Amino acid sequence: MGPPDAILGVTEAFKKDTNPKKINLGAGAYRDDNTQPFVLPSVREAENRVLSRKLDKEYATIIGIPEFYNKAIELALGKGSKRLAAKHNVTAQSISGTGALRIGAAFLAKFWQGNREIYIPSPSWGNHVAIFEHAGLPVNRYRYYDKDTCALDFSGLIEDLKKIPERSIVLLHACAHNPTGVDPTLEQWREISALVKKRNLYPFIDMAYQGFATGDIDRDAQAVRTFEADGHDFCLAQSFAKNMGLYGERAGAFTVLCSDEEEAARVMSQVKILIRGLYSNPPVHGARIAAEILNNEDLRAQWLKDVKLMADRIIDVRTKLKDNLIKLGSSQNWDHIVNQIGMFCFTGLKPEQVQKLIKDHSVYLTNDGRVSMAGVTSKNVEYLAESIHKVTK
Ligand SMILES: Cc1ncc(COP(=O)(O)O)c(CNOCC(=O)O)c1O
Repeated sequence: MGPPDAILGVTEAFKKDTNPKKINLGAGAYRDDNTQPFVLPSVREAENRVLSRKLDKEYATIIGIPEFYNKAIELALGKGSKRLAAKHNVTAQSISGTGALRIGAAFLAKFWQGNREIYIPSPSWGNHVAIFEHAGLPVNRYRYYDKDTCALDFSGLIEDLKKIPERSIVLLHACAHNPTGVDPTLEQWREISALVKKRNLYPFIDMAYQGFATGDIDRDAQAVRTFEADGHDFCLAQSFAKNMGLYGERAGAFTVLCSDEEEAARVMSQVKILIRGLYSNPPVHGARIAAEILNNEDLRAQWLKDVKLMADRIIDVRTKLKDNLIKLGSSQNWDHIVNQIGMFCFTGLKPEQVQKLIKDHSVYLTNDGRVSMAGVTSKNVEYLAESIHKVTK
């Protein structure tokens, strides 16, 4: 019998709890202030327009729906991208962000001529290891998080990037790092980019939260655009699960940014062969909804409002949680709750404190102390603060 998934297992345990005050801070899916899933108004409207066209259900191409994947990569790199204009990108629709990472893992496992290891941050999204190891790419780590400050271990990160073998693959979270919520500043991204270049490392950028971190689509893409501006070739995984709330529709995109159009043609031919052997072609409905939004100014404008509303609610409950802990007289430093960004807060709670929160207070979170801030609302934030205070004082 295999172990339950560390993240999804939390929700299973939460569902069994009968305490009316229970709080689910496990799964990384947005919830509104009534802890309900949120279908963005722009998504509802886009879906209505798609359905009104009574489209057929034929297969998409191996690389998906062009109106979707062409707009997805433009969202990431920006309309003014020189590399896009030069057609250096190989972009395919993927089965959400996980699927994009998996195509990239298969591609690099088969064709990467450099050091055949991928270095991911410590900690990283729980599923990264399985995705790359299933593809036959050994996974190693670089330092990322300083548990004493609950912030970036920038010197450790730089030291490790200086040490790992040249031409290794390096996985970078573009924004809203999962599980820590800790992102490099733009200045630090510039230093990372320069060092990656100097050490001949190959970036694989995972952008699962564009717009969801700060509420600003362009600001959240600054790391990706810095790497493009610095002339890197790289792989990019995009997810529209969070920023469009298309979780179960599985809309994402995978890109290889190549050195020229000729290389892009060869890479595209191999990406198609890999996708064909993995799942043939992607689901159409979610991509049609996302394409409707990305290709129509009115829906795009509504979407930018919707994604900012989600980001702002998360930022608001971060402030409320910290303020309540201070009001309770907590002697701990809780600045990281508001300094971290995106869906998650890495609280610094120890496993024994997490277990007490679950058992004594029916507050559910992963054992590493990661809190999905989307589970925090204006109604449960006081109870949550009291519970955290009780297990940390
Ligand atoms: C960094 C990162 N990359 C990629 C993905 C892939 O997401 P998807 O395949 O749904 O697009 C995710 C989704 N995380 O899921 C929520 C959680 O950790 O509880 C992610 O966080």
